Amino acid sequence: MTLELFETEAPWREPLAPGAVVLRRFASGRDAALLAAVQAVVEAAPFRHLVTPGGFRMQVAMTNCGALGWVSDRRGYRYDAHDPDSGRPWPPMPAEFEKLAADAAAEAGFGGFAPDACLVNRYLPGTRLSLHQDRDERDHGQPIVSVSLGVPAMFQFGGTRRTDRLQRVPLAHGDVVVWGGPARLSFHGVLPLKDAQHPLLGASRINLTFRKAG
Ligand SMILES: O=C(O)CCC(=O)C(=O)O
Ligand SMILES: [Fe+2]
Repeated sequence: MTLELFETEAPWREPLAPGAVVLRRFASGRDAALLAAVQAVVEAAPFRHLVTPGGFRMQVAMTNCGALGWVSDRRGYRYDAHDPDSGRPWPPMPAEFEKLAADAAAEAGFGGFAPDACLVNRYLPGTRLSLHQDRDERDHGQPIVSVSLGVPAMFQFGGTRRTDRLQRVPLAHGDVVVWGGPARLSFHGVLPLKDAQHPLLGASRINLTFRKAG
């Protein structure tokens, strides 16, 4: 398969569970605009490694945009309107982020999704994200929309109990995972990032996770 053919491939969907679907390559055609917007966000609110309530430094580097941002420190996990590093509000959610998140949610059957928080995650070779639920949002009736850019990663997706069987889902540049409804509190994580190169992002992977937090 030539690169050209690959890039013009139409998106397709892969159901993961009731309420959860992978929208393959859904964001591919918007990658340049998304990455330019990521860069602007990171200039205003640089990546940092948060500390867990237990005192561990997270491997994934994070920042946020939107009205609310997800933060973690010794006091716990929460959403905050301000970047604790600068004291300023998080940078606004770029219009192309909002549009992509709403379009992907609608494609997955969740119309009217209007995220107020976007967590931007950066993975480098070896970076992993341990199994967790996204549960700090007020309304679990709203889905999670998660966009993968750069180097491919192995996503783990389970059920609502930590011990439920995990599916291994390879995620490539442009893939979007949406989970909501009965899948909203599914456990998920990311296995250590393999060494690889992506033409736009080098050895790194960027993940944008959209939530309606407030
Ligand atoms: O990087 C990913 O694919 C998942 C990120 C995630 O689960 C989160 O930000 O809560
Ligand atoms: Fe998550």
